[in-house]
Amino acid sequence: MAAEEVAGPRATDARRVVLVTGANSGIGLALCERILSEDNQIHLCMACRNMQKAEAAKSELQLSHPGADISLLKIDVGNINSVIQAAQEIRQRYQHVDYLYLNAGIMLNPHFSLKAFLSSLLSRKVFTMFQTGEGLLTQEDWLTDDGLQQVFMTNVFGHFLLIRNLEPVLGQAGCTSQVVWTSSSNARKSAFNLTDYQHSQGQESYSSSKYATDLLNVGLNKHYNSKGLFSSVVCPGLVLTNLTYGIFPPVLWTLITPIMWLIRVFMNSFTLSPYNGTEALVWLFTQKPESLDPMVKYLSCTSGFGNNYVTSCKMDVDVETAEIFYQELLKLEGKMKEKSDVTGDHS
Ligand SMILES: NC(=O)C1=CN([C@@H]2O[C@H](COP(=O)(O)OP(=O)(O)OC[C@H]3O[C@@H](n4cnc5c(N)ncnc54)[C@H](OP(=O)(O)O)[C@@H]3O)[C@@H](O)[C@H]2O)C=CC1
Ligand SMILES: CC(C)CCC[C@@H](C)[C@H]1CC[C@H]2C3=C(CC[C@]12C)[C@@]1(C)CCC(=O)[C@@H](C)[C@@H]1CC3
Repeated sequence: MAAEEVAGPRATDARRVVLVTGANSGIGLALCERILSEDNQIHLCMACRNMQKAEAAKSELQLSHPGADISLLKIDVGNINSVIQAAQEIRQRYQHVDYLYLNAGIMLNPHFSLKAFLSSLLSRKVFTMFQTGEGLLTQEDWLTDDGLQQVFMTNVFGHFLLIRNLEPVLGQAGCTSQVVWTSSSNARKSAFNLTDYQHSQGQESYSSSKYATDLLNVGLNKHYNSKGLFSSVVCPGLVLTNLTYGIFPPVLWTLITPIMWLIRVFMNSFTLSPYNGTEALVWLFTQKPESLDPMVKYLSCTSGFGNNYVTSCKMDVDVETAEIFYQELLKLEGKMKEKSDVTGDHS
């Protein structure tokens, strides 16, 4: 491993540590860029699964922020062993992680329903449809090597395991840590089922995983606030990234961009650029975590004139369901640990 990769703030170092998963592209990369502009004294750790892409992203950031203190970390949040190894590496590198942006996420092979789009267009649901994408998309999903649903593992459980394995460096006495999840307004209660929380049965694994994220946020705050760890969820709005290029090819998005600018006059959720989409994530960086409301989602918004701002909306989650789900995740964690102990898989 390169020397610069192991170098990180030590006990005597006052620099705040900011770790971003999925930092090499889209919203994650724009977030890194904006946080460095906000505070060039931080230590930024870009946690990515592909080190070639990570190196390229780091070089890009160092061009715009010469002298920025950036390190790379290899993590595949879709793989249990990779998460455990990455957490171990983080615990060795840092005494304390101040901000943990859980941003890596996937939507597998989305299918767009033109029929549902046209019928919503002519109904009263049109605003909700543009804001949440409700009813327009179905996706595929498959199993990981660990035998879990890929979307659930990547968007939810891998990050949950990361938090659990980072406990010693998160939220110490007099020194809080903030966890920020990139969730979505596409999170929908009706897509989520406590008895099938991995969403192995349906075709809306993305909606389900983002609803699971919102529930988990509530559970984490309940269990960790007293230890100085605070969790928040954000929706960046509709942003054109590799994720949305899986719905339509880039050329088609480019062709409909003027229409989307027009829609933005009525819909503040069409943030469109990764820079705009990170507004709420960057805003959270400047907030006292104790002042945040665990029951709301913070939304990045862009006006018709292109001005960015942050709003919030109450989430459709209840504390009891959040607690049951939290306990289910703890059980699953125990089960996966037991399995790796039995198979002796400690790689
Ligand atoms: N774009 C949008 O409109 C919206 C996006 N979001 C959320 O924003 C987040 C970022 O997505 P976005 O920037 O749009 O899309 P991108 O595809 O551009 O970014 C996703 C990032 O996550 C990384 N990633 C994916 N799977 C893994 C994995 N198993 N381990 C580690 N990293 C992984 C990707 O790495 P790699 O490059 O190697 O694939 C990439 O860096 C996601 O959580 C998404 O759900 C929420 C609302 C709207
Ligand atoms: C604007 C065009 C004329 C038509 C575009 C129709 C749809 C492809 C989009 C309308 C609302 C969009 C949307 C998303 C994807 C693309 C749409 C369905 C998301 C589901 C993407 C991922 C997210 O996390 C959500 C926040 C988006 C919500 C809106």
